[in-house]
Amino acid sequence: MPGLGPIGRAALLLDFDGTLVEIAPRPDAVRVPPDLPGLLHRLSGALQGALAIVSGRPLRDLDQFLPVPLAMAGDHGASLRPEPGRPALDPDLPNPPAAWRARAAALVAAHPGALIEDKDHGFVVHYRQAPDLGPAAEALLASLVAEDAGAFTLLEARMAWEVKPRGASKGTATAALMGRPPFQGRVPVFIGDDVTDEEGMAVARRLGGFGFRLQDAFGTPAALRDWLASAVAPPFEPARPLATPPAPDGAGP
Ligand SMILES: O=P(O)(O)OC[C@H]1O[C@H](O[C@H]2O[C@H](CO)[C@@H](O)[C@H](O)[C@H]2O)[C@H](O)[C@@H](O)[C@@H]1O
Repeated sequence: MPGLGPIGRAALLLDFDGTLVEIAPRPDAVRVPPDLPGLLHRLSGALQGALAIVSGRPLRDLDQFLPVPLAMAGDHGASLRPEPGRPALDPDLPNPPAAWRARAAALVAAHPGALIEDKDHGFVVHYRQAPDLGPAAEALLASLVAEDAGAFTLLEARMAWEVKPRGASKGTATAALMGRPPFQGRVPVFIGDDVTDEEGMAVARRLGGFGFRLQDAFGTPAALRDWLASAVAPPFEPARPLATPPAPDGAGP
């Protein structure tokens, strides 16, 4: 593998939605460019495994979208799989009361286009297709979380509000990954697009690395993908094989 230039000593911590792939109308409608899984796998190999997807998605979604062995942190840090192929380290986190989800479901049912996404330790109300629901969703979920504010928190995402346990975040996931091989000793580079990524960026900076907001540093997910591809592209055109082998002296046509 040729040298990776300035990112050769990095540990890459990459957000998924809105960063590696463009935002879609619904969580299940994202389009993963066909060459993205292979690109991430090659890049991970070039970084000796020090590349992780750090996402709000459950690991099962990420495995479906990116079916290659990669380190991952899912559910905003609530599920951590530092080594691909090994079981995830699931911290002991609470589940919100079923009644909270039922209240949210009733609100969503009254707003066509809105939807609930279930997570292992929480749930999300998406209002991208029902924009008027935003303030009411925030108010309801904030009032539910206030019933047990020691254990749960409300997270704002892009056109969505998420109820999640307080104990995990992209910041805790970044710190946990950077504390173990193959990430340990490398320079953390966190790239994300959303407020949910800010804790990850802050921890990366605190550890002597970088936190990049996609919109400022790259512009679009496509531009980030191009940059990642250029990092593992061969630096030179490979020598072209000769079309016909040179003829031995005196034996040519
Ligand atoms: O941490 P991420 O990988 O950025 O995940 C954050 C949330 O992304 C998903 O929702 C967002 O993307 C959807 C698909 O583009 C979009 O329809 C929605 O409006 C966005 O909020 C995902 O569904 C959530 O579970 C993630 O937490």
